[in-house]
Formats: sequence, structure tokens, C-alpha cells
Amino acid sequence: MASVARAVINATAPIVRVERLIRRFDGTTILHGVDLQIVRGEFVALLGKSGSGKSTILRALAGIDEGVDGSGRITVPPRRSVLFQDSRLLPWKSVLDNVTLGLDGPGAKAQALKALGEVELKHRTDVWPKTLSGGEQQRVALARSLVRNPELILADEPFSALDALTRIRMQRLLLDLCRRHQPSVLFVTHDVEEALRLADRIVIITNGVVSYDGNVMDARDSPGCFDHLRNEILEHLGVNQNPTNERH
Ligand SMILES: Nc1ncnc2c1ncn2[C@@H]1O[C@H](COP(=O)(O)OP(=O)(O)OP(=O)(O)O)[C@@H](O)[C@H]1O
Repeated sequence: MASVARAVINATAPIVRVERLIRRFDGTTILHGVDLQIVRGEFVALLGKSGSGKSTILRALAGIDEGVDGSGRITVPPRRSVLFQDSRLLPWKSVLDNVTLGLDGPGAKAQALKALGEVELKHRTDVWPKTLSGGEQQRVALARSLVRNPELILADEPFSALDALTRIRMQRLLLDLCRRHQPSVLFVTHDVEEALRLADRIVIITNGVVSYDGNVMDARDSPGCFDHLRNEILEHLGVNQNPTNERH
């Protein structure tokens, strides 16, 4: 009984806590006091108009915004990985060496090969990144992330540069990997449908604060609910819905 109780407590304990996050650039306050919590294994999509501060939040959580003017309290797990719009692979290293980069120990190569197998790239381990397609490069970036066994994945529009079909494939792959590895994810996107397909929860930033925070897990499986929620979120983002212009 005791172990069951502990598992329940752990599942609902926030692994990420952001409290009153304030960020300013050149005297302009972009984030006015963002509060956000993410529990273990939760997939949160972060939406907001262009320039609303989504990447600024992500960089703060990744710890890559040193010297930026602001304040706030951030608690994040130690094992984090960041996925960007471009894969950021080192062009002078092979695919395998990119994945093992910075890993120590005799098991590093085996772990990297396992991760490359999970993203279906085991047959391309010795090639240079430039010989891979954009989608394949992002799969290597996913493998590089997985091999570090992250408790938190911070993703900044990782699929936005990909064509529509590759993008859908990558979304499915990411969901599959998340099901197997159970990291918490903060996923920045402009695409409301992508957010609804992937996330358990959607958070919207408006005028420097969280203006919407809703669980969307149940809506995903019901077509009526999906459309309703999609319209609600688009409206919240200030996108006017004009049914006469919609194509079916
Ligand atoms: N290092 C910086 N120096 C100056 N201004 C910055 C810096 N980083 C971000 N900003 C400004 O802060 C605002 C928020 O930027 P941020 O990239 O976080 O927005 P975003 O919501 O991710 O935008 P987008 O959706 O267009 O990518 C923008 O006006 C941007 O110009």
C-alpha cells in the first residue's frame, strides 16, 4: 500500500516550477510574472502570439539566458534536454559521434545505437549530418536527447521547418517516445492543431502572463470537442474565425 501511495504522490508532484518570472529586454518588460507548473510525465504545449515571450520562457528553463535582466524563481530537474527548430548537429562529427557527444563510459556507444534505433536511424550512424534530410537530422537530435534520459524536454518549435508529412511523422514519433520514456515536455509551437495533437495541457502567454491554462487530453479523441477547443484557442490567440472562408 505504501508504495502505491508514493507513486500517486510522485505522479502529481510538479517537476517544473516557475514563479513570478519577469524578463526585460532593452527596458521593455516581456514577461510580467509568469507562473507555471509541470508534473512528471506531462506534455505541455506553450502557445502565444509572435513575440509574446515563449522562447524567453524556454530559455530561462533551459538555463541559457544568463545575464538577462529579470527575476523569478525556477525549479527544474537536473537532466534536461533542448530541441530547437534546427537540429544543431555538429557538421564535422558523424551521426553516432553527435549522439554520444559528451557521454562518458563504456556503455555510451551502445546507448547511442539503441537511441538511434528508436528513431529508426540505426543504418545511418556513420554518415555526416549534411547527408541527412531535415526530418532525419531532427530524429538524430531526438536520439541525442533520449540518450541523456531527460526528465524534462524543452522543445522550441522543433518541427516547424519540416514539410507537412514529415512533421506528422515526427509528431507520432515524439508521442511514441514520450509514452515509452515518460519525460515531462514543454513544447513551444505556433500550430494550434499540433498542440492539440501532442499535448496533455495547453498554456497561452498573453501580455507577459499566463492567460489560458487548460487540460486538453480528453478533447483529442472526440472530433466535436477537438474542433470546439481549436476554435476556442484560436479565438484566445486573437485569430478571428470566419466560417465563410473555411474550406472542408
Ligand atoms: N536577447 C534578446 N535581446 C533583445 N530582445 C530580445 C531578446 N530575446 C528576446 N527578445 C525580445 O523579446 C520578445 C519575446 O521574444 P521571444 O523570442 O521569447 O518570443 P516568442 O513568443 O518566442 O516569439 P516567436 O513566436 O515569434 O518565436 C521579442 O520582442 C524579442 O524581440
